[in-house]
Amino acid sequence: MPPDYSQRLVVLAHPRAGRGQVGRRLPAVLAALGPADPLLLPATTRADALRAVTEAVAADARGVIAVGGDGTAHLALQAVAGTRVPLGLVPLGTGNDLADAVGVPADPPAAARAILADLDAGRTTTIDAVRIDRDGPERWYAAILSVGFDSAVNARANRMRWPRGPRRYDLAILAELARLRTYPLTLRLDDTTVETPALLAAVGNTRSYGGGMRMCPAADPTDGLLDVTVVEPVSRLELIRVKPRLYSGTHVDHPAVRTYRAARIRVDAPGAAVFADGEPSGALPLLLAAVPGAVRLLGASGQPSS
Ligand SMILES: Nc1ncnc2c1ncn2[C@@H]1O[C@H](COP(=O)(O)OP(=O)(O)OP(=O)(O)O)[C@@H](O)[C@H]1O
Repeated sequence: MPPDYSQRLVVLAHPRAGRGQVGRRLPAVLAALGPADPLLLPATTRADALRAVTEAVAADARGVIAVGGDGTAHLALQAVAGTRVPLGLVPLGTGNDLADAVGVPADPPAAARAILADLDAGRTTTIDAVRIDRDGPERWYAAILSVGFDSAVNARANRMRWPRGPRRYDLAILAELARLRTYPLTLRLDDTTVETPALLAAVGNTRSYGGGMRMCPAADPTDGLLDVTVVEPVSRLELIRVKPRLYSGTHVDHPAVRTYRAARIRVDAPGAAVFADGEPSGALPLLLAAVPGAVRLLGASGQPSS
């Protein structure tokens, strides 16, 4: 028998996330949420966690608090998107791009206090989420879906056992640069079609991924639209030169970078890997739909604070 989740504030957390930061700081976060009597979801695997958070939402929980990074937020999103159960984020992952983009305080105790303040006031802030339409269970993402080079790097880094930390990504980038591929990209953007060779494409509800890379710098999670960034073929050297510009978002001024905006997008790029919110996301083609106001947030303004 699952616990009685009705009207409880449930907390989703993976102690090992954020290089162990979640485990170390979870007691303080739970203490900060104390007045709302939080209930930590019993789960040690991702499948258990998804089951528990889905049960909690079905039982009309008062809210779901994702303590961790974009991966934990993505897991919680699968349960709360399209429901009235609100989501709070306490940023403690290695990447907290969603929390950053929707104005969650960067300091975890401050994020917990903002959640409590919204609970007390009976207030939520809505943002859009993206429904991935395909066969099988409904899937959602809230930040960025990426196709091509960046996802190949992500997939390779996930396969590597060594080294740990950001060095793993550096090595994965080098390995993928060595076998850089151009994909035949087809985008159906509402009523227009774009066909182009591309190194990568990103479809963003919010602006950044990978810990602050503003791949879709103008994405607004409250406009009902998705921002698309496409990088057309450039040399390896040029790709390395442009990468630092991702942190300011000025890469979009590069002649090989194109941007688009649409509410419904069909994306296909045979052979390309796909990740959404930093998690592997199946095979192309995919249909993506911005769903306005699909998520109610606690402790967030809905817009970046910087
Ligand atoms: N209770 C849980 N038990 C097992 N797994 C969980 C639980 N809660 C969340 N997860 C998973 O743990 C992962 C944590 O990723 P998250 O991005 O939050 O932290 P991170 O340390 O920044 O990420 P990464 O490990 O990818 O660097 C996610 O894949 C999420 O699905």
